[in-house]
Amino acid sequence: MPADGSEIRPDDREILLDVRGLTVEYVAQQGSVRACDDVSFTVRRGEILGVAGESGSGKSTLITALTRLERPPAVTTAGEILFRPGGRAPVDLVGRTERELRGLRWRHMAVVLQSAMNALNPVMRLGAQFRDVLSEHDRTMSRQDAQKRTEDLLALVGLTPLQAGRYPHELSGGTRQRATIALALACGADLVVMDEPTTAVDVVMQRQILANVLRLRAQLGFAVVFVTHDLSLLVELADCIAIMYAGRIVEIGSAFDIYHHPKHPYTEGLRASFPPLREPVRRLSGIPGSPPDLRQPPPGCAFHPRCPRRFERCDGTVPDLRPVGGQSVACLLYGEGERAGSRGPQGVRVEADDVVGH
Ligand SMILES: Nc1ncnc2c1ncn2[C@@H]1O[C@H](COP(=O)(O)OP(=O)(O)OP(=O)(O)O)[C@@H](O)[C@H]1O
Repeated sequence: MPADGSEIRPDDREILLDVRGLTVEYVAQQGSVRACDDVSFTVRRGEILGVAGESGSGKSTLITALTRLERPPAVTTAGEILFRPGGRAPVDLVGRTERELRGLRWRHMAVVLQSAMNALNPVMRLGAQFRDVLSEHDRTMSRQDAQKRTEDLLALVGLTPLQAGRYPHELSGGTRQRATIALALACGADLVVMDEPTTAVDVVMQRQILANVLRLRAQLGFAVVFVTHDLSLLVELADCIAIMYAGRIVEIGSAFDIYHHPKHPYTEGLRASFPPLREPVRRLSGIPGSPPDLRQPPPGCAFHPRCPRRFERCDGTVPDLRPVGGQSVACLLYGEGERAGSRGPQGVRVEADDVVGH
């Protein structure tokens, strides 16, 4: 259950986002880097999916592919992103034109990226940007209503009317990021995609922002894909968590299971790397070594060179993601479901039943 105690049961809801076998490569003459490798998951309406992994695990690549903000040299080489805007029939976002995508952004899918400056117009005062976005979205909204709603939205993330009168460059990075989050929530999107949105703010503000996201999710019912390197933060926020390593999902399940009963040795290591937000601080051990260079990924399981529980077959077999208890895990410790050889498409679907279930 989320930290705010809300009783949302996402497993009762329709699937909003169904990602199947998504594969993204950075194409270069010297060879391609597969930064997102056969990634599959579902997000239901109103559900918060957290994606965690170290730097270089492919989180940002996944987010830019999902939102179709991907730019060369990144290329989606396989997979589907089935999205149901406003409860309509699913559309595959892969292959949509920029014009079609513009019709979906803000209204149905809002994005908060690491750098708030990208989302804000540098030559417009903050409040004016909110009013613009609101009246674009709802042409019947009066100026006074747009003004009131702007103030409410900014207040939600702790900003004052005085700050609404400023230009983005006059605000601190943290303030800009809070404004961007409020702007993303302004239009009532079905899905809000957030890439490390709280990295630039202090811990107190981080907690406030997370609480706001939870409260607004309960009020407005949007779903969230939230990317961060900090697993402890996700357990406060997410219903489900996907753990990425070297471009693949290595474990996915309910936030409770992933945090309290991690099965993949990488998830265990990641959990031991961050102080818990609510529990007493334990000794942090971290994960020795660093993520692989994806230009030359290790053979077999990409985590095996760093894995404290590796055994002889780990360097020759890529484990598939398969159900183990309440979650799905890609690790040979948990038996069959493996392929001999090196990295490549694995074609295993993570069904919603495998990933939901507090
Ligand atoms: N423009 C690029 N050209 C080639 N390879 C790239 C490019 N951008 C990213 N990569 C590679 O893709 C892999 C995944 O990078 P990505 O930024 O998606 O990871 P991340 O988990 O989001 O990391 P971070 O938290 O540091 O943003 C990395 O190994 C990186 O070297």
